Amino acid sequence: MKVGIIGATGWLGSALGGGLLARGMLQPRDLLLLNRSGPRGDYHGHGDVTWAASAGELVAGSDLVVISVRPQDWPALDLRAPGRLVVSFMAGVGLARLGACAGRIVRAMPNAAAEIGRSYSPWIAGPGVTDADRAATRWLLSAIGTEDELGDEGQLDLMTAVPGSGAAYPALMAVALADYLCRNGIGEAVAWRAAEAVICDAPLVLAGRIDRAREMVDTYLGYDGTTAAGINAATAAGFGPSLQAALEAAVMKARQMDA
Ligand SMILES: NC(=O)C1=CN([C@@H]2O[C@H](COP(=O)(O)OP(=O)(O)OC[C@H]3O[C@@H](n4cnc5c(N)ncnc54)[C@H](O)[C@@H]3O)[C@@H](O)[C@H]2O)C=CC1
Ligand SMILES: O=C(O)[C@@H]1CCC=N1
Repeated sequence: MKVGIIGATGWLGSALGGGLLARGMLQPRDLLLLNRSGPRGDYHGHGDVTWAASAGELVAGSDLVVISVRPQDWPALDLRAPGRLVVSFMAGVGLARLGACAGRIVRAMPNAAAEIGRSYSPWIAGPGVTDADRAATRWLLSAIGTEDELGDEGQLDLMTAVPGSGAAYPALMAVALADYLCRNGIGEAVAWRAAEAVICDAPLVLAGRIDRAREMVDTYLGYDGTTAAGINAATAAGFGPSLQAALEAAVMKARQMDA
């Protein structure tokens, strides 16, 4: 299998290329790369990857083409990939528009944790995608984490808003937590350490059992203590609905981008 990545030195493209190489899933020479800034002597510790000079050259040498450019860069790419499996990471560029490249299209929605091999990447197959293509998609996405095939494209917009947002909402929460501590006299370094404890470390107790999150909230409420006071205040202030409004805005944006 020869894999071509367009946008190979961007956030997700680089994570995918790095994951494929680090896991030994591809020989470096079977990885074709295209970016805007040109070939690099070192790509994730390898000098013998193949740099394409154009999208046409990349497609010609690839069995599977990954599109990892920003949605606004898609029209200018003017990709033609007849007969190829094309896996797009782009948010808000639907199967109908992607069909212009004449490939067999899969849309996948990874997230920022791809760079540590922990993305959850739901995906949707377009018309003409074969069982072998589905297996190739699962194989590809295993380089950056886990995946699930979805039933229809509308579900991918929902996933763009939720797992696609990656670390965004936890980062927003970390900023709020650290700001609160700093405003109340805690030094910045300690404030960030405290925020990290809440955002990065404590949630690990839910790893592998996230479906018990509601039970976890109820456990805290059961103490009727400090955290229960906080949860109740957050609920009264619209914590859940404000997060859901954020998700709704992201879904609407994905739909508008594709209109
Ligand atoms: N970063 C994220 O957390 C997520 C990103 N996505 C999607 O993945 C795609 C890539 O996102 P990022 O990696 O974050 O963006 P990025 O901006 O880090 O990388 C995109 C790369 O594509 C390159 N590029 C643009 N036009 C090109 C062209 N014609 N030929 C070759 N290279 C070209 C850019 O120079 C850049 O290095 C986007 O479409 C985004 O919607 C999806 C889910 C999560
Ligand atoms: O914010 C964005 O547009 C990209 C796509 C999904 C997550 N990040």
